[in-house]
Amino acid sequence: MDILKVLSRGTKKTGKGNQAGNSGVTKLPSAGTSTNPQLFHDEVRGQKRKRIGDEPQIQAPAELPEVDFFAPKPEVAPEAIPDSDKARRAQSPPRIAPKLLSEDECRQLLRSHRLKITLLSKPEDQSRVKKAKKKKKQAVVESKKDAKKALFPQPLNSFGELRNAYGISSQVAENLAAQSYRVPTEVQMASLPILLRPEVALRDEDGLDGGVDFLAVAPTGSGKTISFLIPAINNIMRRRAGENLDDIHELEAIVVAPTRELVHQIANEGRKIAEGTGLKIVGMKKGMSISAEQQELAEESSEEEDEDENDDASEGEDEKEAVVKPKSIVKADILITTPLMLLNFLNSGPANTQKVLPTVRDLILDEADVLLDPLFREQMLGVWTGCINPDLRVSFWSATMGSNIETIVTEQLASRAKLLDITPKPLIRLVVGLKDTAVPNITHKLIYTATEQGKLLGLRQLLHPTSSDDSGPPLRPPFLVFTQTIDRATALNEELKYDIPLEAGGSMRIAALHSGLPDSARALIMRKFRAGEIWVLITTDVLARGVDFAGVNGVVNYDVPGSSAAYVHRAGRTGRAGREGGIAVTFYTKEDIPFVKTVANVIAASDKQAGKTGDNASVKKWLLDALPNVGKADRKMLRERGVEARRSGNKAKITSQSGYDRRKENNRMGAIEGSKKRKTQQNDDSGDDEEWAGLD
Ligand SMILES: Nc1ncnc2c1ncn2[C@@H]1O[C@H](COP(=O)(O)OP(=O)(O)OP(=O)(O)O)[C@@H](O)[C@H]1O
Repeated sequence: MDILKVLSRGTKKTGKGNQAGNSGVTKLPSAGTSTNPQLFHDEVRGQKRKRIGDEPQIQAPAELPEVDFFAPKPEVAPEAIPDSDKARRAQSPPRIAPKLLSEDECRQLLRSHRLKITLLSKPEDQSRVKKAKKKKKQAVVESKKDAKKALFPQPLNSFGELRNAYGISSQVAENLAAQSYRVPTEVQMASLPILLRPEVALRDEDGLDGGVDFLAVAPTGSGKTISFLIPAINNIMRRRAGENLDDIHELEAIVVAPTRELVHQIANEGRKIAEGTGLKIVGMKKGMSISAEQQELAEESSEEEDEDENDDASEGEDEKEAVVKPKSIVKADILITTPLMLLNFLNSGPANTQKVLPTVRDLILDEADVLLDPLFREQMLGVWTGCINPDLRVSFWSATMGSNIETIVTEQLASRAKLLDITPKPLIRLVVGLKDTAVPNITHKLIYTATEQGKLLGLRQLLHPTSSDDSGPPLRPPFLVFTQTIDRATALNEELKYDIPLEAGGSMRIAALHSGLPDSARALIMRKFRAGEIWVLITTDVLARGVDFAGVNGVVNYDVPGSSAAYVHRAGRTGRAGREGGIAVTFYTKEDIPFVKTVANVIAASDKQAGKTGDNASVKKWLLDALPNVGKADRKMLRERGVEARRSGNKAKITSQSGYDRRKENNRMGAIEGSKKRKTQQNDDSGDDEEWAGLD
């Protein structure tokens, strides 16, 4: 069944030759139209340069292939590559020496893409701090002056430069080309040169040969995943150049992500980029055993894991692993894992021992702010401590990064260097855009309803918009609905599951995904949502971060998110890779008013970045002024326990009718629709124009 065809019925009156809602459909993320994945393209001084895509050096194909964003991406079987090709790819064909830009040109280009790169600390700072003990103040002032220096590295103008200037393997370059990406996104422009060859990207800086530690803050859906995967893959290949990669598997890189869905997704992305290279990318599973060294602990470990504390708490809810006995050793070059799964493995040996990972040279924290949040911090630091290689490079990635996270990172890097008696690597920070708490490329709607019942009504209206609705563009499935707790997700699913008419698929079109479900059920729901079989996916914050559904048209915050970061990540599930037409709807009730300003501020910041002001603004100035500021204590409570925390009694219940009544009503409406359809078909043979008007 053509999902867009079915879903575009019944929402707008059709005119002859004008398919229902077609004009809107072409702009929707699910329509698969290509847009510029670069979010910022301000003019370079003295030149007219609106879109980087207009530049001659970027070779955009005349026409992009039609993309079905819900279909699984085509996989190239390694055996499909002829042996002669494999041999060719293993050798490095001669490269054309790249023309490097002057510092001034770099500065202009980076600014036009709103890229800010800063050297946060460099090795000398460490020795200066030591000297500071003697010469005290003066040295401290000096070291602070030098730290936080603005850098202007060579930007990556085209993916072709990865091969020519930064020496990525021809196989990786081909795999990347197979993804049909036209131009690098901003985060890729700035991070790939620095992570692949810092000595080329920043040729005027010393001490970069051993690589850098890296902290990147870039919008949701801006392509951070390949920004860390390409260097991780390529660095392994470079180190092992000339060896027969098919037989050697030594764990050299670890990517840590907060949820299993994200682990699975990153592993899949990695496999596409590493196809045919011989590298093995493995997603960690419960009870899996990887190659590690056993070390005796000096003292007995003090604390046991406290796992189930955050059953319903948003982003932490995924981490409820049981310690399972390890099985046979799985060979991997790159491991993708949640922090607790890996930590459980590291702690799984005999008492007073700890496993360590001496071969790991790249540690990547995806969604770093949540991994270093108190919820995951112990687990994450446990994994980090297990990576004892002195050459370890650590990178931190997220769309949101509070200044407290930066402090934790700096402190951890310094204390690790002290512990291992090594010189720390330079720490470089990249920020894309002006503000991290914004999602500028989508439409935001803040909808007030007096009661909880009103929210339900509002959501039903989104599911079944009528032509008389004047609330702006309708939200077309597929979309995600976020609730604050598992109970509320389940209750909402129960409430809505008979809302879609049988002829359109009925209850199988709506599902709930949360951490209370077994892995297999979660994986099945994810597959069905990606395949377009599920249209409305009700979930908790377990899907708020990182998960990439390219064709999701919108996000509904049924419950107000607990922080501005949570709003950014939830809303960022739509409008991926610069796609237009995504909508984020947030319902709030009277009870939510004391807490909603955080969301309103993000919307206002997004409007500002998108240039929407006055009447075009999604949140009007009077509302912004009228909403009370969220107090510090409320913010903390909201973040920790979510919306439920401030409510008395059991508010998880979301219902207006019993399941039996809803099913009965649904069948009755289905029968009426069926009889209407039969009648229309008798009168008019053009049954194709039948509209699904919903069940208002
Ligand atoms: N250069 C590019 N051109 C077009 N699409 C791209 C490009 N790079 C990545 N993408 C696509 O953009 C989408 C989003 O990428 P990705 O998941 O890496 O975003 P992200 O920055 O990690 O987002 P989040 O912060 O939500 O985790 C993916 O579907 C990816 O395939």
